[in-house]
Amino acid sequence: MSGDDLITVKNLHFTFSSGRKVLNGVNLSLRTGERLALLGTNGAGKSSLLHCLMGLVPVENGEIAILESRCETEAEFRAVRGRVGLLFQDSDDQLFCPTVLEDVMFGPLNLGQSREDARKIALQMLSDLGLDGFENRITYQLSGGEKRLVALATVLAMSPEILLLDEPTNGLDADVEKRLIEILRSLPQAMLIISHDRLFLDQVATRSVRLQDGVISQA
Ligand SMILES: Nc1ncnc2c1ncn2[C@@H]1O[C@H](COP(=O)(O)OP(=O)(O)OP(=O)(O)O)[C@@H](O)[C@H]1O
Repeated sequence: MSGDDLITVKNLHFTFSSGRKVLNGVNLSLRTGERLALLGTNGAGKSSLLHCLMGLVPVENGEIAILESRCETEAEFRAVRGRVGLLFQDSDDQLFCPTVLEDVMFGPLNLGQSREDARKIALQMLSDLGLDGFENRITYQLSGGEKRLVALATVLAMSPEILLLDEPTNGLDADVEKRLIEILRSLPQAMLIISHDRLFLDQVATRSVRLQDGVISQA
């Protein structure tokens, strides 16, 4: 692991309990300041790889190091999980509170902020994402694109040091996508981005890799 590596993955293997093997010796590093595109066909295992990096599924073998900490046990993953923000592919996996404000406040509260500070952070984040006035909206009634942005707000409100974004532009119209591109380009965090949207990646990614047949190659 070099000093610039925020995430290092070595020879990672992952098989679902059904017996379906999706990662077959993945090697990957995410370095400071880069926005790395993770390409691959439907079902290649991209989301599964992000879930492995968050310790959400048990890997078979291989090494994961995040922010210079080796992650193998649940306790080791728990220690870094708050410093890594995962935008799930499906916004409904991210949003579980009745209102938008509660959803965006949830992370900061969980990280120990006071209610007043969590509210301020959440309102600022909603404003940054062009969601002024959304705070009292009922989350489950939002449109798909609105949910995508609120889900991103819940992730960014925690000020993670690394972002793992699973198809962030899904459901966004052209104007909102353009705003998202500007936002992502302005953020200092390194990010690993899964997307099938080549135009989006052309403007955001600084490097690309491809997951195919369970291994990573340069794209
Ligand atoms: N719980 C599960 N049990 C067994 N197989 C699964 C499970 N979840 C996903 N899979 C399969 O594992 C493979 C990898 O899924 P994954 O969601 O990681 O792919 P992906 O590269 O993110 O695909 P996409 O681009 O379509 O989102 C797929 O073939 C999927 O059907």
